[in-house]
Amino acid sequence: MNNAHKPSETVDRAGIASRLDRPLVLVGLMGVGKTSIGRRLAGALGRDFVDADEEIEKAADRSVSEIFEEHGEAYFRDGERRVIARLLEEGHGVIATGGGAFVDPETRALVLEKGVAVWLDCDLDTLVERTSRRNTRPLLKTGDPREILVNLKEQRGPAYAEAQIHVVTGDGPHDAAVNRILEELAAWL
Ligand SMILES: Nc1ncnc2c1ncn2[C@@H]1O[C@H](COP(=O)(O)OP(=O)(O)O)[C@@H](O)[C@H]1O
Ligand SMILES: O=C(O)C1=C[C@@H](OP(=O)(O)O)[C@@H](O)[C@H](O)C1
Ligand SMILES: [Mg+2]
Repeated sequence: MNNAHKPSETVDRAGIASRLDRPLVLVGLMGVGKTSIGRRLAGALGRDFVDADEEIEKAADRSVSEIFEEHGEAYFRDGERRVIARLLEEGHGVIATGGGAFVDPETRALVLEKGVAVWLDCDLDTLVERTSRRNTRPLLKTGDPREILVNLKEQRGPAYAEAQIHVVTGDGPHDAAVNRILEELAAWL
């Protein structure tokens, strides 16, 4: 039997959770899995999970796409900065950010001060495939999604590289990504 993707027995999850005194904040490009992996990572650590985009949508009573359409990106980033500041204060276990949040210098500084930033990274083909499944990302509607993702990867790379932890997740199942993050965290703590 292939055990490669079973939850890792070698990582002491309770030990990691007890040593973590700040929220884990997932950053990285659209489609890398911040939202879906973040939820599972929180479960693995027995902590709560919150998604910044969902919180922005609740606060604005509008979808991310509607906010971009009605007010533009700069307005969205202002709201995103405020929401992430609040989430960091509330002290959640795992916070998934939207892909552009950590590129904003103020948001990045706050996250680095009050949380532990985890940069999730994977190959471009995987990002293109995953983001093509749902039409909810306004930045990918303005042209060829692959080209846009190539450019964003290049532009945002230096900001993401400031994260305390870097995890390359690959295109395997979610559990494999959670295990990789837990291993990197255990090494970092
Ligand atoms: N191994 C995996 N890691 C991350 N996402 C995956 C994986 N396999 C499938 N997906 C899917 O890819 C899509 C994009 O993931 P999502 O969590 O929304 O990314 P992000 O929040 O970083 O934009 C989701 O539908 C998710 O379920
Ligand atoms: O990369 C970006 O600038 C964005 C990423 C999206 O979140 P995900 O990374 O969760 O898709 C969402 O915040 C918005 O569409 C803008
Ligand atoms: Mg997301």
